[in-house]
Amino acid sequence: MATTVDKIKDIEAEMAKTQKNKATSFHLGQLKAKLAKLKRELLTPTSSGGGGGSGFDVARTGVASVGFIGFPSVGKSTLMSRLTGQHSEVAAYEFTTLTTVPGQVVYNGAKIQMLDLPGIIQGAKDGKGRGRQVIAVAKTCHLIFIVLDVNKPLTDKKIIEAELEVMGEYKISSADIAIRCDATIDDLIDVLEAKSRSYIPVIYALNKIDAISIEELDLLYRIPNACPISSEHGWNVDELLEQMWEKLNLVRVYTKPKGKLPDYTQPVVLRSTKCTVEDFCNAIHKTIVEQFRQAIVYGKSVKHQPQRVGLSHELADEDIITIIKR
Ligand SMILES: Nc1nc2c(ncn2[C@@H]2O[C@H](COP(=O)(O)OP(=O)(O)OP(=O)(O)O)[C@@H](O)[C@H]2O)c(=O)[nH]1
Ligand SMILES: [K+]
Ligand SMILES: [Mg+2]
Repeated sequence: MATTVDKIKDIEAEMAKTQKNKATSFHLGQLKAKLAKLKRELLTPTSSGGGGGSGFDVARTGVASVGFIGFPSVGKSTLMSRLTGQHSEVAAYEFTTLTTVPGQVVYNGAKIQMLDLPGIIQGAKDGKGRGRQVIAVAKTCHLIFIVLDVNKPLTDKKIIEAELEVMGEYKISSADIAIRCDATIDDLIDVLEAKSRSYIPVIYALNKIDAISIEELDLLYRIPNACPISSEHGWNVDELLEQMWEKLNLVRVYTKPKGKLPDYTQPVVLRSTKCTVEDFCNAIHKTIVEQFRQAIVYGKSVKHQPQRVGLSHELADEDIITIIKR
């Protein structure tokens, strides 16, 4: 059965290809009415209907993911297209985006997944709109861009924070657990601990600065963890990416084959919570650990340059490593 989201997409497609003229105006009017009804359905989902969670789970790629959260029409999809080149529908009406739209940015050699999400409204955490699904996806991200429209009062920021606050207080009393890899008890505990902490860094992307004065812009620069941008014009998105990189706290490791120069073009990128020599080996191929004898490391993680280390040694950003096999 077609979900509400499917039906909406169909109607939107039909409206897009219907020419606007006197003969079609009645038909277009009917389509518009249908669209409005379906969108209302989405906003007040029943237990069975409302389109379910279709399209919310997307395949995860890259070393980290960044979710876009904000009220409708603040410019999330415009930002997505600007950063990734991945087309995500943009329009002046609310709830243009109805599902998760994934895209990718390669920054400093790291593949980072961007997830454009539907707009949330007040009451999202209680299930209003697609709020629950959106927040559920956001919780799986390593960083959140809270996108705000600078033409709207910053009280919006408070409302969104209140909606997201539940994420931090989220506790697991009982859960269905699906394990999709060879997991040890330690891995499981790590996952559950990370879940219950649910601490996710945030950057406020203050969008549409093309529509304000320089004096107003000066004020925006004082907001902590914020980055004023114009998605439409591409203004200051470099700074947003720089801030993203800092918050993600990723570790680039360059491989140096024995007797050769390091390969600076393709770092192995690790998360700072999983950056031991063993994690590095596993990121290349899981059989490497079995043949591992020692590693020779240059860089910030070692006192002596170079230094011989074992599997448990923690690597630092921009380290250079040579693996010696048995
Ligand atoms: N002036 C200005 N308008 C912008 C900017 N970014 C986006 N817009 C406009 O804002 C409107 C909404 O943009 P979208 O990207 O669809 O917003 P969204 O947050 O994805 O909206 P939903 O998917 O409906 O939640 C469109 O008319 C855009 O052209 C910007 O930097 N400056
Ligand atoms: K929109
Ligand atoms: Mg959108």
